[in-house]
Amino acid sequence: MSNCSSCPSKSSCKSQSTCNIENNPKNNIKKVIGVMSGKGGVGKSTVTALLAKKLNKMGYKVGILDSDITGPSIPRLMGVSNERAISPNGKDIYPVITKENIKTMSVNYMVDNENQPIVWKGPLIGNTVKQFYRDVMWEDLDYLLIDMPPGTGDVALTVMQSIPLTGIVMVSVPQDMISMIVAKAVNMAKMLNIDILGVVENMSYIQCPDCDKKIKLFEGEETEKFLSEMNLKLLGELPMTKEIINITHNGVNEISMELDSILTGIVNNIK
Ligand SMILES: Nc1ncnc2c1ncn2[C@@H]1O[C@H](COP(=O)(O)OP(=O)(O)OP(=O)(O)O)[C@@H](O)[C@H]1O
Repeated sequence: MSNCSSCPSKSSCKSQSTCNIENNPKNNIKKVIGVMSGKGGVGKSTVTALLAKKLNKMGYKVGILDSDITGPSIPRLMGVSNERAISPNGKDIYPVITKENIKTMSVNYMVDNENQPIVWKGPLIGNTVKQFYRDVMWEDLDYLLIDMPPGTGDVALTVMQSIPLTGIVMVSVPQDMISMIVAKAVNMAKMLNIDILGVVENMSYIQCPDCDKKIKLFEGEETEKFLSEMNLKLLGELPMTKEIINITHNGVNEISMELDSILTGIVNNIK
């Protein structure tokens, strides 16, 4: 049962009436941000990884909980896919810490090899997600980012109902921005009374390597209208670039000034 009076996220939590997770007195997590998308493959995990790296560079203590149990990508994106989580007493689970000092937890740290599928039914997956919040030794964190599974299914519901979220960052690609795919996810968060901090438009444009011109592949004129109708803030637009792939897949540390300033804008909007 939840015990809101001892919950470290109490002051910013909007889900006290539905939260059903035990608090771990060893953890002190100031803000918990869910990163969500209406469908798969739009860059939700990539955005989670970039935000974690940016917040970490700004001096915050950051963790990432990979709640995408059947399609975990955080270990690879954070360059720690060969690591395994340990639990010396069989209860407390120690997260895998990246070279930048970001704490991460993913189901892939618990399988013999990362190609092994997780063939579990919904309730077991839901319990694992809760366990990752409750039993992982996150200790003191300024931000815990939760990489949510795509869409509005069972596990997304478990995250939203069980974990005291400060808010949600929605990730979309431009061509879905004004579609029911984003609207469904937004409306789910609203139904559950969870703040939507805003939307990151990923793969918003490509940049010509020769002339630096920004090329928008999708010219959706309705985006602004949709965002204002849904009462959503545009947190920032990320380009589709090799740089982002190099940072997230190859662990490259250098971030161009341009990408850094986009990430600063996003992070300043959600802090
Ligand atoms: N801005 C970007 N520029 C270039 N490639 C990108 C960008 N964003 C994401 N990608 C690539 O697109 C692919 C999908 O990204 P990612 O795994 O982050 O999506 P996702 O929404 O988390 O997917 P899933 O459905 O597995 O949860 C990855 O190969 C990633 O490197």
